[in-house]
Amino acid sequence: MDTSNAKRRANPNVMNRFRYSQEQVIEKPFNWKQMARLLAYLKPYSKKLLPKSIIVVLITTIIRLAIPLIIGYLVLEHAIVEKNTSLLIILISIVAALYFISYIGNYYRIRWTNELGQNVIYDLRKDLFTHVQSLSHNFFDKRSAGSILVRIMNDTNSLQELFTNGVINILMDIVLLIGIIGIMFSLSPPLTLAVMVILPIMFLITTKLRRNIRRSWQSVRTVQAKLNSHLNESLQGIRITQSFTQEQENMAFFDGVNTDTLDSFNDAIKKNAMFRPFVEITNAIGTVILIWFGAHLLQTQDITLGVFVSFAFYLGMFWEPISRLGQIYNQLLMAMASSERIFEYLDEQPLVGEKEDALELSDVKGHIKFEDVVFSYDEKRTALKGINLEIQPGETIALVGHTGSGKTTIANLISRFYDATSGNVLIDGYNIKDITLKSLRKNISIVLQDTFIFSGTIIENIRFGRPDATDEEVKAAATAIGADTFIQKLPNGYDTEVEERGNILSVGERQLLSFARALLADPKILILDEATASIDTESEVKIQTALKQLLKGRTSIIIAHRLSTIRDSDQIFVLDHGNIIEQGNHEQLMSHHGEYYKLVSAQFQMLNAM
Ligand SMILES: Nc1ncnc2c1ncn2[C@@H]1O[C@H](COP(=O)(O)OP(=O)(O)OP(=O)(O)O)[C@@H](O)[C@H]1O
Repeated sequence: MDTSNAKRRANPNVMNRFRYSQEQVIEKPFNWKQMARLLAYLKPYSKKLLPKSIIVVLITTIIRLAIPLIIGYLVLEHAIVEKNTSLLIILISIVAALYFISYIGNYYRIRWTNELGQNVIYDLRKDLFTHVQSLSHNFFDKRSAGSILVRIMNDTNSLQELFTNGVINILMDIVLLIGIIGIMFSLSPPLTLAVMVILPIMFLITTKLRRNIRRSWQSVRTVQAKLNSHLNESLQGIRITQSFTQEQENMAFFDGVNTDTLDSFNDAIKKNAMFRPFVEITNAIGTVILIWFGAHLLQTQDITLGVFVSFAFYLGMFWEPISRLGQIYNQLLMAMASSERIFEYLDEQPLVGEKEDALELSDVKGHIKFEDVVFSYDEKRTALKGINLEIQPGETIALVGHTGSGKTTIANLISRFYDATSGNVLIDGYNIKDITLKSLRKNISIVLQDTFIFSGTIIENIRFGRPDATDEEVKAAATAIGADTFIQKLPNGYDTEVEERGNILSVGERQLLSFARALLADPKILILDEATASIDTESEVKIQTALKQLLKGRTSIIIAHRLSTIRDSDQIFVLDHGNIIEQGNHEQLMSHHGEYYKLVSAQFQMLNAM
């Protein structure tokens, strides 16, 4: 597709719709406290994997340091100059043995350090997911699924390199560097000083170059995160995009971000490519100094040929740790940004907490009471303005009222997805803040309007209500609800795979599944957000029958839209802007000729008009 054309045709008003919050923190200064917290993830491995890796790194590094000395000094100076064949054979055997040990050591170094890195990332990702899962609804209200996903995956991945190679390489490179400088100095201090003249220049230039390279890679990540967010949103909203024929705009935006990704990638590659030749040039300058000054020292007999050869070996090795340490420093700075974002999530406390001495709710009767409950999601608006209501065990109540009047909010507070700003919510006389969240929620089932179907089979989806239920129990629940008939007709019956969201099922079928799920869970309290979608009469009858089965013997709170449900309820609460304005059963409220009467009349008129 031609990008320029796509861009030209795209409507700028629509293009402005695509706004993705800048999630990427570009650069963070080095922070010891944060680093210590990050390194604490190595602790579980401090007894076995970490010391094993360190030992093997030290062994291979020491061998690397020893070989040039043996070759240059002992072989050349002694064995060859003194024509000592047996010493030569011994030295060759030693070098061969050392190379062999080094080869084995390197194999284990790579294996163990990678194992260490992967384990740390596994732990970090697990911690992060477990913690995010424990957070309250308000956390998810403020963030998109895409941005949470990016933190759990991308940010932990960007720490992977640090833990896999970085931490261990720092040790190796420092030992290597100190070793090389120490040996070079002991071999010839003047020659060491001479070749090191270029070190400060190299350091200055590489630092600047590296900073540039780092920034380029960071902008690659930023555009990639934007691309991910857009892709995620596009796929989730594909049906709406197609129905409003917005593919063109979507494509143009995608193309724009895709082009940005390509450009920033090319830019980073270009800068990266400059780095290696630069290191090679400095290396070459060092070698020129070595040859020129070394030859001079050889002539004046200040050094021997053996020293000269060993020196050449060490100089070749010298740039490697320097260049790698710079790279690790970059990794550290990037890790700072990622770990800050990870710790920000880990430090987030669930707004709905549990008391240390919280009670286990057992043998629930299902008595619910709201005492002067006030609640706001944010400072600006109050969703509930002093709600008082009481539901007796086994009663079915309906919450009715215009959209946004606070019906779902009442349901949210019963399950303690949020805590009341003031006032109390009591279950069986206990303030729900004094009960463990697990025992509270185990006794409550929620059937939402928009039923969530997980990817997996039908049977697994129903079993979600009670994971230890047998196949027979699952099927019995589905049969009782009347879902069995349609399930049997599916290609593989109960074992039919449904993809995430259950797109292959109709709205009514999805609802029957969620009823079966709730029936299997067998809660004492049931909260039902009735679907408003118009369902044909036959399905409506099926759902009503299923509903009767589901409500039997439980306290039920129904956010009701269907007249039939409302009429059969023991009590009806009419809400308006966060207040209960009417309360009673159907007959009482109808004779009252108030808001409820108007609502029902309007629904009748609508049904008649259809
Ligand atoms: N997560 C949230 N964050 C901030 N405000 C919210 C949130 N959820 C709901 N609200 C606001 O709280 C008020 C009550 O919403 P609630 O969902 O309880 O209404 P409702 O009666 O269930 O409406 P509907 O029948 O449309 O589902 C509304 O003004 C809504 O905008």
